[in-house]
Amino acid sequence: MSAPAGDTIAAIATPPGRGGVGIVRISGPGAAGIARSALGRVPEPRMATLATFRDPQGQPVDQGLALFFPGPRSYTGEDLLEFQGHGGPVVMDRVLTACLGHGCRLARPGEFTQRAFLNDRMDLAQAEAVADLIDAGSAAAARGALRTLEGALSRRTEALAEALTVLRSHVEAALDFPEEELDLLADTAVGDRLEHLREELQQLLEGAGQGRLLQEGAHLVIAGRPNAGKSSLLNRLADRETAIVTAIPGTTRDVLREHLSLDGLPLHLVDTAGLHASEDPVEQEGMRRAWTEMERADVILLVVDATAGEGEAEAAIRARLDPALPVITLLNKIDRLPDPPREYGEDRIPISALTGEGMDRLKARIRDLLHYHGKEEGLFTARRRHLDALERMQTHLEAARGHLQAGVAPELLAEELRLAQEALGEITGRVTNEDLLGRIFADFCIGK
Ligand SMILES: Nc1nc2c(ncn2[C@@H]2O[C@H](COP(=O)(O)OP(=O)(O)OP(=O)(O)O)[C@@H](O)[C@H]2O)c(=O)[nH]1
Ligand SMILES: [K+]
Ligand SMILES: [Mg+2]
Repeated sequence: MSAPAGDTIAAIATPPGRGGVGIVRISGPGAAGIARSALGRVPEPRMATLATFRDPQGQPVDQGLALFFPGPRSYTGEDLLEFQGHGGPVVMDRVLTACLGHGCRLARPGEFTQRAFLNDRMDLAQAEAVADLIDAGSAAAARGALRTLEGALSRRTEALAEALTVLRSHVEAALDFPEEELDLLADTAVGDRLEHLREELQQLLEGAGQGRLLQEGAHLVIAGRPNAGKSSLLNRLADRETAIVTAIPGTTRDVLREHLSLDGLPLHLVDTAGLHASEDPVEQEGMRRAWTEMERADVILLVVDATAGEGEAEAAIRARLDPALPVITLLNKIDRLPDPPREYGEDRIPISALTGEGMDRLKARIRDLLHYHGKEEGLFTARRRHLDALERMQTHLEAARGHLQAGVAPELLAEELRLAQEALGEITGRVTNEDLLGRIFADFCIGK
């Protein structure tokens, strides 16, 4: 895929506000011309050059370092000019306005990276990793995103694509030479290759699943009856007094969020309104929101007041939950029990949000459930989109396997393999469409 001969774009690449340095980036065929008019000359390629930046009337706007990267060996693959000036919002704004006057337009969010993708400087998974690195919620997530940027996901995807191409060429040969068809399909090489491919895919799916968790973080929703101690648990896990805690049932009405890191894994912890039968419209709305959160949770922390025990309220909550959703039941307030339970099941943990007892066990269980063991070596970030593509590929490989086992209709087998390849191609962007690109790059910040 090659980029259309684009126009020239400019943006402030540094965050808004005051800072020691502010950077304006310019990319496109007009970058060298803008350097000539604004700086008086095109800086030596890749050499930091002290320069005065002037507006189209020749008035100085700022003084700083200019860098010029001729295409295609630049971030975007086009001629790229970077001006590092004084990082004040007014100065930066004036530099940008001057750029526009010299003949370019404002860049859209992610447009520099989009050009890098269109000019084959990086594939789509790597382009997404740029945004994920910027947005990383923990050090582990940042390291994972860097690995993806360096090609950890792309290389494995390409290896899979190559194996699939070889398999397809075997099957397509069978279609081209029908007289040898039965032989080729009966050939164990096709079956063996397909098996091997399924195994490799399974491994990549597992890696990508962990990667998605690392990138997005896991959603843990705290639910339970009023006064069970949900907000106390949120405060305890977050290690700060985020939520209001009182002895009055119905204290929490809105959804409250805390972000924390569990050995490098980003967690989104959500506190919700107590669930019970209520006619109060405010409480009803709170409960509706609680259920919305619970429906998109990765794990539910069901808090039970151990001094009252589990009852109908909890049974009603359990009945409404997706049976596939992991639930950890937390028997809270054990500090108030004269004889606190010593036995516990892995998904039934006695705790005290007040004293902090049981928190280590709870954290260990969360790590287990999420298959995360704090060992992020080799982990790379991935997105839901990548997992979707891999899952679709898996469906097509299963269908292909069915056709192969049935031993008839090699066309159907070939078609499933073609669809599998198409799904896989979406990850690196070999197969793509405007819609998808628009959605991906719109999430970027301006200037990247
Ligand atoms: N002794 C003891 N009291 C607790 C514990 N956890 C919570 N409490 C008390 O229980 C009461 C309710 O706690 P909250 O954290 O507000 O309970 P909640 O589930 O968020 O309540 P709602 O938001 O009203 O549904 C407060 O008085 C807390 O101090 C605990 O582990 N031990
Ligand atoms: K309360
Ligand atoms: Mg509460």
